[in-house]
Amino acid sequence: MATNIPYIELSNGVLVPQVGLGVFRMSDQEVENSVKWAIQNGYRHIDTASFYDNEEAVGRAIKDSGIDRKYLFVTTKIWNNIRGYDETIAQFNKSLEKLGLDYLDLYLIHWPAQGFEEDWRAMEDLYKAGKIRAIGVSNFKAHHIEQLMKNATIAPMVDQIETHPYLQETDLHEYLQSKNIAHESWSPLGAGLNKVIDNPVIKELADKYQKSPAQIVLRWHIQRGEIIIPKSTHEERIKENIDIFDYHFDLTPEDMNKIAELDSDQRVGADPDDTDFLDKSMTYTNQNNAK
Ligand SMILES: NC(=O)c1ccc[n+]([C@@H]2O[C@H](COP(=O)([O-])OP(=O)(O)OC[C@H]3O[C@@H](n4cnc5c(N)ncnc54)[C@H](O)[C@@H]3O)[C@@H](O)[C@H]2O)c1
Ligand SMILES: OCCc1c[nH]c2ccccc12
Repeated sequence: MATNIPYIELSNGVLVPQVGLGVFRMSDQEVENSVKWAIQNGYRHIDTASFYDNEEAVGRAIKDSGIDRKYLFVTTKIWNNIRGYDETIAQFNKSLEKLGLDYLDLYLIHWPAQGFEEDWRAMEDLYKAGKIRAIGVSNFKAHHIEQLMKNATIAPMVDQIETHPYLQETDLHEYLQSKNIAHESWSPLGAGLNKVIDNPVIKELADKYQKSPAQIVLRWHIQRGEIIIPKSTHEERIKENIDIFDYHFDLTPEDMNKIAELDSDQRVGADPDDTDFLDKSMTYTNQNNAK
């Protein structure tokens, strides 16, 4: 079993287990199995979203795990069709009820869709009322954060953005560091679509360190100080993805640089400035998780 998972300390002192399990595009049955295996193998952090339509399954799996709630870190997100203060509060309460929880560890605005300033005001109030331990954003570029901060009284503690060796977001990473906002990486493995883990440089490093290509990529994120939420529905891979903290497993600065050279501006998801995507997402019903 994986032990000694490090934590990242957020600007408000909250500790986030540096590896969590992402559950995008998982059926309820997959969620229940995967979350169970994850918790059995040392995960204490789960990343879902109202858009993933599986918060109830996450809630059931948490309950069935028998782990004391206070040892778990649970994130969910508000979708782009929610607009305004009251709607945000209502959506938060709905998510909490589906998850079967009485507080959240982290609540994120999923995308920088127009009107996010009002959603943020509601999130600040939920945070101040003690219903959320940390609040943040997702898919925000520096200019979105600057816009948010014009009216905000609390700065986001986390920005969850697409990051992997083919999309390293180095400038945004430095911006987030300068603002003391934790960088959380979605699709940390490149989502299996764009062959990040088949890259010859990654494979060569896997041979050198006697680890899998996925473990090399995940370790690279960890050494950049990011929080990661790799997804898998297979018990062996779930175990593998957190087994990256052996004391001798440390990529050298030269090997970190070899991975840095793979940066090639290739996205899995939408560009957060793509207003077309954001407009369409307002009416998007999640067909992947249709029940
Ligand atoms: N905030 C956002 O907009 C946003 C967007 C996408 C994903 N996310 C979050 O990030 C999580 C992870 O992202 P993701 O699921 O898109 O991509 P990922 O990079 O975690 O890749 C997952 C895929 O990689 C493969 N894989 C996993 N472990 C492996 C291993 N050890 N060896 C070989 N292949 C392996 C599998 O095919 C799996 O489906 C999501 O589940 C979700 O929680 C957030
Ligand atoms: O968190 C997942 C957000 C999302 C919605 N639609 C998508 C399409 C591609 C990648 C991510 C997303």
